[in-house]
Amino acid sequence: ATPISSIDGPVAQVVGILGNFWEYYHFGVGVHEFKWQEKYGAVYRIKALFGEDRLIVADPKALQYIYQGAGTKWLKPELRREFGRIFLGRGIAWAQGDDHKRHRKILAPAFTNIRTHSMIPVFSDTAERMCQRWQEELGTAPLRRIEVTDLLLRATLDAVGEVGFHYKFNSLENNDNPLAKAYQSLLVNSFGLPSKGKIFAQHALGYLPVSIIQSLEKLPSRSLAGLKNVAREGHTVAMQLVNEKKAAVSRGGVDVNDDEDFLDLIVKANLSEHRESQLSEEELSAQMRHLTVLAYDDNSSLIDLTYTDLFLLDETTANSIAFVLYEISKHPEVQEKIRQEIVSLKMGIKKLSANDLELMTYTRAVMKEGLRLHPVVYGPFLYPAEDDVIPLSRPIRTIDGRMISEIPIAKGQIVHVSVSGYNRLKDIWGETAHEFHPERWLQPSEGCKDGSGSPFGVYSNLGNFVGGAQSCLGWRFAIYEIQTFLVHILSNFKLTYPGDLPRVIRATSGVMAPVLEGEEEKGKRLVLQISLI
Ligand code: HEM
Repeated sequence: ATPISSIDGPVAQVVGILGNFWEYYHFGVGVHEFKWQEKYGAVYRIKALFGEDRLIVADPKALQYIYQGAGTKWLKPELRREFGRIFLGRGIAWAQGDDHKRHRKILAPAFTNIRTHSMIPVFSDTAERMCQRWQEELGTAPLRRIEVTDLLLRATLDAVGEVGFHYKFNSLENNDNPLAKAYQSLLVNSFGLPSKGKIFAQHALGYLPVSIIQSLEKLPSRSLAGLKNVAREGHTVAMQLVNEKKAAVSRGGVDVNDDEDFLDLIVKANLSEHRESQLSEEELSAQMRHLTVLAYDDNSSLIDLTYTDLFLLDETTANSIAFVLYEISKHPEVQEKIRQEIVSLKMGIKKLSANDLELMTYTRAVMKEGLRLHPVVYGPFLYPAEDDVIPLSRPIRTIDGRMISEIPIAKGQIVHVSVSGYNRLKDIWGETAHEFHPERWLQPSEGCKDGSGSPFGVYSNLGNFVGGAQSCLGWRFAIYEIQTFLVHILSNFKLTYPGDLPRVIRATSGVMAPVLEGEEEKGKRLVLQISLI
């Protein structure tokens, strides 16, 4: 395959080695990207560091094709894998090729078989505990402005610990659990908009051989020490739980009909595999850590090592909830309609079930619309192991004027998957693609489509959880959790986005995070005005 230099794209705004990465990463997700998409279509070329060409792809057929081959024909860049390894160990986020298949074969059934009826009460309980904390902040005042992202993150960590392996982090109540503490020390790190130096430091590492990255890992760095501390504490807890669970399973002590957690299911699946395809204890521990961590980024020094799309779980769910809350805080009428659905629940929210959640069609539509506008995993990137040809659903015009409907691509060429762009493609979502219209999911129309017909996305044609061989295994989990939180929050509080506050910018952290315009240095924040119903 030939290089992609004939694909059209924007000229870099700043002269120098950063190329278009300055515009892409500094201004927030979508700020330049959406203009580029408008001008060049769903596939275009940008300049990375040192003048390197990168392809940005939002075309649905192309994305479906790439993710079908993810893990085998399309691979994660090494730097991304290395960070996954330092933080989480050799789990599924790190695995590639046959290893990835082996991990996924054992993990996937656990995600399908986990009983939703045991999951929803945990989400409900966690959401109520969080609402309790909001009420304490409100005190006797009729209304108050509160920062919501910190408690959301603690809540999602607590929920994944309990559903995943019956482990109580109690981080909402802030106890002294060493693992929760280690996480929290990471989580307080702020996520501003990256400076030129930081963009350079993060991405320049990608040009180094893995052996050098591995030796950098040994350097004394404050941020890296924090990461390793979480890894150490996580490993201790994980190994302890894996061993207890294995002993219980081999004694036959885990009741199949009882509320099995992920770990029960994974350990059982593993014991029933042939020896050679079983996961080792080390690998099991890594899966658990994958279940608990999520992305992490930091404004300081070497972790600058943390790559822009090293991501995991709690942060993705917590930030997704934050963005949905942000949208509805600007739409009181939407909150009212959700409350009408809550009021009509037969058993009330105390006994919320998966079935109830599925029947709340309006609330679901609101959640989907919030997710569509704000996909927190906005731009993962991969490269083909061999020369390949990417098919397109709509032809593009090359610089020399040819119309092409497939793009030959050389092995090793990095492609950025534009989830943020895909979720707003006018071909799929209509002219209102950039606007918040929950109704599109209930009564789609030409100008306000619901994505049906697109071949991409495991959930409702959204790009958020991608698709294919490396799609998010936790999407059902995440959807139930996000919706349960919405239901509990809105049955307790009215939310308003204060008119005098700055706009929310979507910072290009590991996982996209809200920051306030002009106050980026304060890091991840979403301030909402709350009052009791
Ligand atoms: C809103 C929340 C979430 C979002 C947006 C999200 C998104 C994603 C995306 C985009 C990927 C694929 C990344 C890539 O290939 O580059 C992924 C993978 C994965 N996710 Fe999620 N995720 C979320 C929550 C969760 C939760 C709660 C869990 C577990 C309980 C989970 C478990 C996984 C696993 C195990 C993988 C690896 C799959 C593989 O490599 O085969 N995710 N997620």
